[in-house]
Amino acid sequence: MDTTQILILILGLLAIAALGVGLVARHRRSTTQELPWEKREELTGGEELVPDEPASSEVQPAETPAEIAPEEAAPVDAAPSVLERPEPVVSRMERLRGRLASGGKLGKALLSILSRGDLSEADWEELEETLLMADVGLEATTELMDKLRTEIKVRGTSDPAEVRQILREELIKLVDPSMDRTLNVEPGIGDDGQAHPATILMVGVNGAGKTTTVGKLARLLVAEDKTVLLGAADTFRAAAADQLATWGERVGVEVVRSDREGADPASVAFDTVKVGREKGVDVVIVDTAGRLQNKAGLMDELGKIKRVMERSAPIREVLLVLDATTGQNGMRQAEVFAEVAGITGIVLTKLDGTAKGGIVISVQRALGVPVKFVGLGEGADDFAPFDPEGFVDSLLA
Ligand SMILES: Nc1nc2c(ncn2[C@@H]2O[C@H](COP(=O)(O)OP(=O)(O)OP(=O)(O)O)[C@@H](O)[C@H]2O)c(=O)[nH]1
Repeated sequence: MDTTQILILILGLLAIAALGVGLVARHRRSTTQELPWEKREELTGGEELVPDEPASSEVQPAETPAEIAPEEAAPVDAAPSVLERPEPVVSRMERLRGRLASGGKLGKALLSILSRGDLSEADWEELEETLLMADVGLEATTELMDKLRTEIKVRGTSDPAEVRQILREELIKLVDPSMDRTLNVEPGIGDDGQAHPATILMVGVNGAGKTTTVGKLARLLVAEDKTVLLGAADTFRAAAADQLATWGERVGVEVVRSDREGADPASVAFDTVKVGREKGVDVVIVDTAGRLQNKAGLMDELGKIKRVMERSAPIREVLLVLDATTGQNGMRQAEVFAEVAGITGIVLTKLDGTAKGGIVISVQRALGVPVKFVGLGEGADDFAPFDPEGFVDSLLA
């Protein structure tokens, strides 16, 4: 064999080998295309394979529940495909009871002192300190101590069940179940004979959880079959309007807002009530910035908002949103707001994160208005009407 023949033979062998490899590869490819994806992965060692056809991106649009999607409540901002159904009020009150009063820490501390029997002055001082630490306030603490001293002496008891009963009765008196805690959301009839929505103005310092509370309150009202419109009059903080829009979208509630950052909050508040009237909603809730720059400035801002809102419909509620964890500092802010805004109720937020449940008692006493709602967590429905007896029972749980 000469060199040329050897060369031809080698080339021939190489060609046969290449044909063989090609056939095996083709066979492997056709096998993987017929296999389920997990089998293909085994075969390819996890190497990504391009499916023959693109995966179907079709998502069945879920039915919008008719009972929570009033026709007129198509949100101005993009509507989500599915509306949430907020939790009914009764069920949330039961669910959240355990979060009130931080698992009864205060109650346990009080009961352990009172059950010692034949209490010394040092015991009474310890009791006083415990109450003050829990933000019950000096006046209410003194009053409670006097009542307990008398009752325990008169009944001559240290029996834990009896002591608990005495403490329960006295605490309930302090929280005052006689205060009217209903939210006035009755629509009214204007001078022109037309129905107008009940309007609620939310006030409080930034960071108290005001915007979150507006969203949560809207959900609570939707759960009660009310139609709601929100007004983003916190034009100072641009994100507040977006935050409100997100809350609203989830439950089919529209938000009136200004396109311009720093716009006049009173003009947004006015528009909100006007739109609410035109749309015939039951309740309008207006969020405000509540910058506590100084008392006069705050008075000007809130005074103007109130005046323009009342041109279209009387304000039914002015709710002060207060962070329960801020102690005495929060109380001072509350007093300023109460003075300038004429509040009708208090919403205590973040009551889940504090053992200082005594603020319920002190803030009501200081401002003379009831705690109407409490925020008990970050969840959208972690918000409920305040129930004095349930609160005291949680304290003593
Ligand atoms: N644990 C708990 N967190 C809450 C509660 N209410 C509000 N928050 C949280 O507090 C934070 C502040 O709430 P926002 O509503 O955003 O308050 P902000 O925007 O700082 O200020 P304003 O809306 O102006 O009051 C958020 O992370 C909320 O989730 C509550 O009741 N419990």
